[in-house]
Amino acid sequence: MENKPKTLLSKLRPPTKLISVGSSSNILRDRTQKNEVTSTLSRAIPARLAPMSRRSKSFSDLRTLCNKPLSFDRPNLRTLTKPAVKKELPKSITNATVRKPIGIQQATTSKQPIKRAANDKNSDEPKIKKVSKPAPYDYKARFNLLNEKYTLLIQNSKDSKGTLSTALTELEEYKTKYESTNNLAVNLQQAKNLLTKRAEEAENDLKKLKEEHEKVSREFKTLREKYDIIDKEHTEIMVKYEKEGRELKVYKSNLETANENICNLENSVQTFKQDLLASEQTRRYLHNKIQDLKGNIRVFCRVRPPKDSEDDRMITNMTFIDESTLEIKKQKESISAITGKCADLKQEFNFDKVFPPESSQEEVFEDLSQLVQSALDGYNICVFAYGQTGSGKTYTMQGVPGDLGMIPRCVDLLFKHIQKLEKSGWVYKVEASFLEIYNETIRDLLDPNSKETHDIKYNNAKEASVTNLKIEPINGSSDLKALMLEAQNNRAVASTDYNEHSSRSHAVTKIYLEGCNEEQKYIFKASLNLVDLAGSESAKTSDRINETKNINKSLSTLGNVMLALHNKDGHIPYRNSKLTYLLQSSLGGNSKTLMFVNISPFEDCYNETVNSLRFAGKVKEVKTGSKRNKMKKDRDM
Ligand SMILES: Nc1ncnc2c1ncn2[C@@H]1O[C@H](COP(=O)(O)OP(=O)(O)OP(=O)(O)O)[C@@H](O)[C@H]1O
Repeated sequence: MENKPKTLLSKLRPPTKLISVGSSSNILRDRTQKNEVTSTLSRAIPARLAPMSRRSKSFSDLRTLCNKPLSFDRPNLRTLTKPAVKKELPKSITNATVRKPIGIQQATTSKQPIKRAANDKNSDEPKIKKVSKPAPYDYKARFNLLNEKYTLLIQNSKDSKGTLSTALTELEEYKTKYESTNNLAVNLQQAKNLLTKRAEEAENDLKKLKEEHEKVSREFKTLREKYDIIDKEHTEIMVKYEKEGRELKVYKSNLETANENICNLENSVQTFKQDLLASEQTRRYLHNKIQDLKGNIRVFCRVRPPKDSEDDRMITNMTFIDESTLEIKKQKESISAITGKCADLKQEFNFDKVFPPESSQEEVFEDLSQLVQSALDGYNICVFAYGQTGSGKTYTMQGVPGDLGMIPRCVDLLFKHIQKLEKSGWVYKVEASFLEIYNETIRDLLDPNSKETHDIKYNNAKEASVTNLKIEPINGSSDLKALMLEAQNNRAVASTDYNEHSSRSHAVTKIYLEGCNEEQKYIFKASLNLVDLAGSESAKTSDRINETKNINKSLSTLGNVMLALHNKDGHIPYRNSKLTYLLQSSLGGNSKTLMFVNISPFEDCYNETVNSLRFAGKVKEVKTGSKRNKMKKDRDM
């Protein structure tokens, strides 16, 4: 038991140089050291443990603790020798010290603490009773004294042992506390590390969050700016929308009014349409009445002007008495027996119209144009030019570039009328064919090299048709003009005495019309025959006798047909020539015919001119009762 404190103390402190005092020096040294150790421990350990015991266990306190170094101060050995430490010692130890024997105090090398203790009136240590020193010879006294001292020392030793035992117990407790504290410190360190790590992670997270926040803030700022712009635009749009809404209301109101107006107008249009239909029928009726009054076969006489190259030819004396009367004169060679003077041979001819040499194509077409309207009203029309070679037939019918003749003008007017009529519900189908009759043979001018034969046929409806003939659809006047040019180029021509390129065949341009008005339930078919006849000169004036015979045959047949029509004969000799047979439906009752009699102005053509005028005069006398082609529905005619 006595050795144990020594072992513990030796572990706690390094050996120090001790002062030896007589036989009790070891005891004294042990006690001093124990006091010092106890004092140091009582200072050090409670100082560390006390805060822990009373501190809260909150996280912040733990953190604070963790941040303090967790090591015990080793006792400063030098301070152990200082008596001042006594103030902090536990009471038991202090009490033990109070009973120090005077001898021991005197035995220490340092007298100062002893003096101070003795002189310090405030010290808690009990004052040792001062004993008078026995005389050297008084061995008994001295022995008693020593014996007292010894007893005191024994007593002190016992006290010290108890004190030491208590101190050791306390030390063990402190040690246990130290170890638990140390474990706690380790745990706290671990907790600290963990928390530090978490704190770092949290800091990183915070940093990231800050960056994210900044980024989001920037984006938010951008979005905010955009939002402001959009909001502004939205406001503007809303203002505009409201404005447009108000306008829309006005428009709607206007629209309703307009719809009402449209309804009214539609009703009006319907009424107008009916009126138009009625007036159209009236117009048609009146138009055709006028045409009928003018005559279903009309004859226009046209005198061509001499050309510059024909200056040397004598001009026949012609007088245009009025717009329909022509007087032609020729000096008679015979001298009157009575008067002895030359007598003029005068002949007067009356036609529907007479066109002097200076008449333009436009003037000539003016009257013809009314027949185009008749064709669109469902009548068959036949226009042909009759006259000797070089009298101006082709010029009148076809014209020359820049001065269009009757055929192209008819075509232009036809499509002009069609365009107008289409607006009132009419739909027209237009087709065309071009043929020539040369030496009583039909040739297709759109297919001149065809080996097919072309015969004239009539169907039950008495409509003429030519076999193997090309009939081309026409969508506009340009289509028809192009085909007409092609046909003109294919037409047989031969030079004669009278004209460099005299036509020796009858050229027939036929335009087929089919009109349909679904609304009015009308449908009809009509045709427009435009014929440029071959020259009508007599055989004796032509080198091509056979050709002339055939030409004259057909022309004389034409005359005979006209005469038969004029005489209202039971038999009309249509079949005597291809020409009359082909034109049968256009020369008879159900047609309107216009004949141009073209005459040359020259004296040397006088006889042919008179023949032509006589022939035309006969035709003029023919009256036909024309009828419009049958319509599927016809209200007034
Ligand atoms: N009204 C006119 N104005 C000016 N020139 C005309 C007129 N009529 C005819 N001519 C000219 O007279 C000439 C003969 O006319 P055109 O060829 O038309 O006669 P034609 O009767 O058709 O002859 P053919 O029977 O040979 O065909 C042509 O050069 C033509 O240009």
